[in-house]
Amino acid sequence: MWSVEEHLADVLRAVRPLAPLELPLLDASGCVLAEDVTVPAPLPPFDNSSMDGYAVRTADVEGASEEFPATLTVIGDVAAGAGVLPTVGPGQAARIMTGAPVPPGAQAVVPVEWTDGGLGGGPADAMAPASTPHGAEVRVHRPATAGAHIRSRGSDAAAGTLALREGTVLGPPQLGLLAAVGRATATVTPRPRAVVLSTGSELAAPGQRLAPGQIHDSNSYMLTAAAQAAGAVAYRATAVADDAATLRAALEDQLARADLVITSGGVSVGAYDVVKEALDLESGVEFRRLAMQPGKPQGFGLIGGGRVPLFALPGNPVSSFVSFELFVRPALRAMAGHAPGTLHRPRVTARLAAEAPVRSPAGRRQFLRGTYLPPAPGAAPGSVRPVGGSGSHLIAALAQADALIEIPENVTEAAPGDELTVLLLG
Ligand SMILES: Nc1nc2c(c(=O)[nH]1)N[C@H]1C(S)=C(S)[C@@H](COP(=O)(O)OP(=O)(O)OC[C@H]3O[C@@H](n4cnc5c(N)ncnc54)[C@H](O)[C@@H]3O)O[C@H]1N2
Ligand code: MOO
Repeated sequence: MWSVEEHLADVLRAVRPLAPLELPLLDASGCVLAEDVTVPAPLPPFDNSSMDGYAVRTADVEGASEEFPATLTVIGDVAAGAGVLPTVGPGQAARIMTGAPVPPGAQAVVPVEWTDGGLGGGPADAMAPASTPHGAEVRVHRPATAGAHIRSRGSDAAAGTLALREGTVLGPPQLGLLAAVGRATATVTPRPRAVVLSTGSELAAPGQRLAPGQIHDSNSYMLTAAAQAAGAVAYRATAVADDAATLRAALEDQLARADLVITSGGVSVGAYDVVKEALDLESGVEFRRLAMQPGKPQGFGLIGGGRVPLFALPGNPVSSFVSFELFVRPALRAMAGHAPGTLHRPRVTARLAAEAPVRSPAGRRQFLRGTYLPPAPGAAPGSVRPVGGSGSHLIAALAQADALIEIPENVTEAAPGDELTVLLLG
């Protein structure tokens, strides 16, 4: 039997990040950047106001107060987007809006609240709309130092500096920055395309009435959603019956759109274990028994001319889900260019919250399903409560769980209060 670590190491040795692709920004959302992006031009590109107010010369407002305001002649408005700017001379001010370029001659901006807004009354609380007739004078109630309320050119990012390093995951702020520096596209490691294919002659599609002996195909939905959640572009193929030729033909078809293939079922030792029958070492797939429960039988290999990674997961729903989490998810993330330290689910230590001891088979690492309760602030560790038993068919309990409780190979019984490692499914 192979250990979980040995199998995972073999999987991660076999997969590679996909070739970089230049994508429109929103298509690159969530992807890993495959280039260093430098700032092409200063950000912001020009000195601009951070307040709605008046662009002034500092000498003109020196010593200004509400009692002894500085009275300035208003020479015009500067709105955001203005290309032609008035020059502010001595004794003059220009109304200026947030984001508007600072006009030549002005050294500071005084917010409208520090003035009478040009209306001749007390302190204004807002700027009069452009359409409102107002006096050609403004009384400024406070002094301003040079540069006050001005966001200078390049103060966010200087031209030539590194905006984003290769390997950065493009979340919303990073996409915002790319757009801000004028990039319409980014070169990223694309999302892997994963094809999910259930096998089993007992399977009926959800929505279909079950004939005797049939069950609904739940794995392909669960695994397709899991692949999507792991960052893949996931396709669910129609389930195939237990017939090796049909499966081989289906795989052949699917390879055209797959960077990775996931099958479920047919990997055990039964007489109709079709995946095992259809794929052999010659096809590139090796079948193994792992020292874990659930998820003991596993197939993995690189198939076809494109050497596409194929995961042949066991058919029991919990087995296929746990196998996905432990092996497929890290592989998908590695193919998407994520760094080695970020491929896995977070692991925490938690105390077992259970009424009775929990048993585990000797020599197999058990992954029980559980619900995790984080510790109170300052306290540690949190606790984890098993949901359902150890049966690999228990999908109803799996649907309650948010964590996998790891019981090591050499532990056959975990007592309430024992500290165990827990994978947070997030
Ligand atoms: N004699 C032995 N029998 C079994 C062994 C063993 O070592 N010796 N291992 C058991 C373990 S552990 C597992 S896990 C399963 C793996 O079996 P397969 O991968 O061959 O899967 P199937 O036989 O096709 O199905 C198993 C189980 O899961 C249900 N299933 C399958 N596909 C789906 C699907 N898409 N959606 C929902 N449920 C599905 C299927 O009906 C079976 O009940 O083998 C054990 N047997
Ligand atoms: O290993 Mo199977 O995956 O226990 O149910």
